[in-house]
Amino acid sequence: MRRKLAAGNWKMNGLGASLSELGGIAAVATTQTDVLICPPATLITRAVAEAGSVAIGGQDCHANSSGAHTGDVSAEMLKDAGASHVILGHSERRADHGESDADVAAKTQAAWGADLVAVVCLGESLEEREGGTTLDVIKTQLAGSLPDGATAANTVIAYEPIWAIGTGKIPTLEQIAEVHDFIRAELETRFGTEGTGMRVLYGGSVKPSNATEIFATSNVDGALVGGASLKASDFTAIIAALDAA
Ligand SMILES: O=C(CO)COP(=O)(O)O
Repeated sequence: MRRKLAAGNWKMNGLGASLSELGGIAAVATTQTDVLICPPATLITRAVAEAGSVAIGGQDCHANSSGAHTGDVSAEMLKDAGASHVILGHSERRADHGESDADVAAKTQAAWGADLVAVVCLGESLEEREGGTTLDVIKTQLAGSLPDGATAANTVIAYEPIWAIGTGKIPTLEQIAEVHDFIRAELETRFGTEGTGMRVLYGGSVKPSNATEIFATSNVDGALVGGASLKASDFTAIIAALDAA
């Protein structure tokens, strides 16, 4: 049985005052669902102190563990700050920083080397969705972004259609199931039972109002939530929907 995971990606949002929202999230008792919040790197240490049983993660790491890379943060540094996870290959980083699948694979290797769980993001653009190439795109991203050695313990996959992020639009439940079933089959082909155990999250405009139906969808093991993870009342409602799923 895969444990469910509610993951929040705060992106470039959050000052010290935002930690009260994390406190509200940490106050909720869950039994079925693991909870992860990925605040900006500046807040990780303080977040860990507020987090209780909520895991804290980074939003990116460099592929090297140290060196002359101004402005970057390594996986070792995230670990040292108290993080247990790191989001890698988010579409905003692929777009803003030109990250390729090979870059994401190198970062994933670095995350594992620092004993972090890698949350590896995949997703098609609207053009690719409309052009009918979604599964090809996902297959290529998955193969290129995930090194050999991925296990159920060291890796989580997040399927985030780019056109659903921050737009209020989500794919149909059939479309979500098609992609998640496809990802599961690819993971099992490559990683065997580890692929069966790996969690596959859906991300893109997950809200309290659509969480229940999304979580009832085939091979959806949780969510990677942006905007709705910034408010404790929204995110705890999403956690409750997962707990009940
Ligand atoms: O990109 C996302 C999470 O990584 C999704 O963001 P939204 O939930 O704001 O659409």
